[in-house]
Amino acid sequence: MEFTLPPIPYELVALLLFVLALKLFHKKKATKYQSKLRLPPGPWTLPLIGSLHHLVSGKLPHRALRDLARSHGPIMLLRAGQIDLVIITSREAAQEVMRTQDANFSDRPLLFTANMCNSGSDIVFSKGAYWRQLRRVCLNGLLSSKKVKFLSSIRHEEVNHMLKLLSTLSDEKSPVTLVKMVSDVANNIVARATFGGNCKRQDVFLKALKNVIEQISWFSLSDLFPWLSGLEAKMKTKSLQIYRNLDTLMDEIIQEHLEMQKQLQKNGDEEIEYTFIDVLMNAMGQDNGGMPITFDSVKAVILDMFSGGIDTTATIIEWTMAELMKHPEKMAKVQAEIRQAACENMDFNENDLFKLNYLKCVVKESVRLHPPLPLLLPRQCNEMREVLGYSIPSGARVLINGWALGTDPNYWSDAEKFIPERFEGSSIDFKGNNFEFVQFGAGRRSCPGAEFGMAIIEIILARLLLHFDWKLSDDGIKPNDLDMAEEFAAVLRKKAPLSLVPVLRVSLSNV
Ligand code: HEM
Repeated sequence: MEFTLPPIPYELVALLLFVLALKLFHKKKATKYQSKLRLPPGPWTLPLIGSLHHLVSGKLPHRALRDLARSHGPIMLLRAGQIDLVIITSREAAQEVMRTQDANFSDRPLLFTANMCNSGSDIVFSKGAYWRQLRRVCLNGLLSSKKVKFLSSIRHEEVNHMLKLLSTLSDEKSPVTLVKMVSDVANNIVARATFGGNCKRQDVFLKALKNVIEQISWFSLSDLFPWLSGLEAKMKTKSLQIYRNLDTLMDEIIQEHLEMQKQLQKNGDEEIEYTFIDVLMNAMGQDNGGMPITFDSVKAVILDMFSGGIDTTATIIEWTMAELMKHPEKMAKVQAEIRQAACENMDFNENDLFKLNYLKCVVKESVRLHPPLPLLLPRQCNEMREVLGYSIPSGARVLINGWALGTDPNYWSDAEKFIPERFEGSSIDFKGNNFEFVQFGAGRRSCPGAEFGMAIIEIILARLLLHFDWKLSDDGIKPNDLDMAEEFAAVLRKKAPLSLVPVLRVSLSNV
């Protein structure tokens, strides 16, 4: 049998060779380009999981990351599953990311669960023109200094309510779980600012919200391994249903609120209370070139106010009280200051807070040691950038270890000790101008609720310390042995909730 070769298509071969050469050239260029990049150092990695095994040391994430940074440096690159994770642990690097190159690092990665729940339509996860617009509404209408001041009557009433409850416990010498009690106060303050004083279903809403916070884990495996998202979406249907129930409840509450406001306007009522809902509904439809603010945005922002405002404030109050119980001499000093200020004005209220310089130092010191968000909230690098000589890859997630900065012995003497006096006469505040103290973040993504949160924290602490002395519910524990173990949940909370017995000292006759 004769065997003949088919005719060689020379044009096709030439084309294939050309494509191959082009690919080789590009590969060479890419490796040359990559070798030119100076990526930050980091620990060794394993296939698939990357550096994750370094984080399962039994230490809490902020501590494990601080320890790794001590070996690898203040700008460290980890591979978390399929994701590049850059950890910032020095003042200079934090300043680069949050101030000098803020614009490039101001987006947040849209986490899987947030995406499933509200497609990132809230302030925390949104970006671009839409985020700027939401943030403006929030800063001008919801959390401005004027608004915070305006809400002081709500705080006053809710705090008085708590004090009355405490006085009955004081008579019975019964212990109180502090964090639970102050969470309820903070919840009521945010709920009244949001829905107004007449929401009949406030308690039902708060219960449903608690359920969502307890049942939904905001961190997902799909955040590290995006290819798992299809599977995880199927597994998460139950928790999503819990979220949807809350969402439906919010729909109904908002509709009821709007109808009530309409009725009041129709009746010519002059004392209409304008709430967060009203401010947000007025902003609806605004579109500055991004996504317009919709009814879903309104609901998403309302949830930001609750999730941002409750656990953070309650946990700061609990840690502050725990530190004061552990340091009786500081407790005596701060109570003396508050009682002295109250003597000058027996009807002690928020207008007297400016006199409480030492209390402010106590709160700062407590937040320095126990920031509710020790790794702040994640940011994302939009385009490859150099930070202090290292190349940060585009798309990398960036975590700033605020807790490590706040306890770094290079910046703080006796860094791990509770010494409120260090803030006396110091200009360091919560505004994010000092990069060794960024517990509320810094730059354009910094916390918009800092003033509102501090107003709640300061008045609750001042009144608790003014009217009551406090005893540990377990008589057998010496102050110095108080368990200060942390738990890393939605916030960095105290693992064993602080249980104290209130002893009434200063009359509640004006309450
Ligand atoms: C009082 C204790 C609080 C602490 C320690 C705290 C801390 C933080 C931190 C560290 C961030 C991230 C900042 C960054 O990425 O640079 C943040 C963002 C945020 N906080 Fe707070 N926060 C507190 C209270 C509040 C309150 C009371 C609210 C609202 C009622 C609130 C609402 C928010 C929102 C909406 C964001 C996202 C801002 C954005 O992405 O543009 N926070 N907070």
